[in-house]
Amino acid sequence: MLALEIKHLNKEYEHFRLKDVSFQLEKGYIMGFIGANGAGKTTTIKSILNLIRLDSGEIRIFGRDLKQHELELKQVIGSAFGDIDFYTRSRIRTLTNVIKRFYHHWDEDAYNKYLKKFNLNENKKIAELSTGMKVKYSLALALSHGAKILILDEPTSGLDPVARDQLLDIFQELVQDGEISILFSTHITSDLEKCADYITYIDNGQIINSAVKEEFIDTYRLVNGKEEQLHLVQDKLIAYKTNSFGFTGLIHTVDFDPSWDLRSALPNLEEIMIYFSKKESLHV
Ligand SMILES: Nc1ncnc2c1ncn2[C@@H]1O[C@H](COP(=O)(O)OP(=O)(O)OP(=O)(O)O)[C@@H](O)[C@H]1O
Repeated sequence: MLALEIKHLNKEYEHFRLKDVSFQLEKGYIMGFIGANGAGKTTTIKSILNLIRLDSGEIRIFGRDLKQHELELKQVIGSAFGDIDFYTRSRIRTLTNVIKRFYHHWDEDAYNKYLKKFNLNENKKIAELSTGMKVKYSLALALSHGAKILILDEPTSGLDPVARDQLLDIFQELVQDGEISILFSTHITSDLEKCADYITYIDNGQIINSAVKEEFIDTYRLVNGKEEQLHLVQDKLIAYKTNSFGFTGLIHTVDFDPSWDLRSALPNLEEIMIYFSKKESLHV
């Protein structure tokens, strides 16, 4: 079953356009939504949460149209924004008492369980929480109102490596029984190496690729060759760099011909992002 289905989203700002964004997430899995600064991650996520008005497109959650069933679907959506500061002078207890009234299936026992698990003290003011604690508080709220899909915008940004690792472990634990699905955006590729089942890559408002992580990486090869070999492959490369030893370039696996006398290797996610951003600068 699909937890999330995004079809042909379009949104135009003065200097930016989300172009025909489509992808889907199977129930019970984690999808990393990756892209450089300004690529359109937050705009897409805000669309999924119905926080911005789209020019066109369709969003379905557990098979139901978000526009038609917004109120019911909001009960099963949990969200967290890495850098948001809300009601900073309120204590956790006060804020929770306001928020929980919006949810039909609020589970106080689950809430207390997550406060304990995440080491959150209800007497603390929001302003006193570290970035990681704020994300954990958002997760505790989401899980206590029975959220089945978590839409998280850069939840790991601003976290130190230990806090980040802890949060990624929590994500993996949450999807274990197959009931919860997670979409989280990031530009930290090591987050994805660790815990994403699927990767969706957005570049300049367009989805470049969306697939199971291993398939995603396997779509590309890094090739190395001598400078005089560059002309053989140059027009097939997504982008390339030259140095005193020759060149290194990124190519679609389908375009790679093993009979070429070139070394090839699987790229990592960071290399894929770097070469795609180089491609953009080649075209400006
Ligand atoms: N309300 C708005 N009005 C006009 N332009 C906007 C608005 N919101 C976002 N943009 C522009 O849309 C583009 C995409 O922004 P978005 O926040 O979706 O990117 P992002 O991938 O989340 O980036 P980052 O990693 O830096 O958070 C940017 O160029 C941004 O300036």
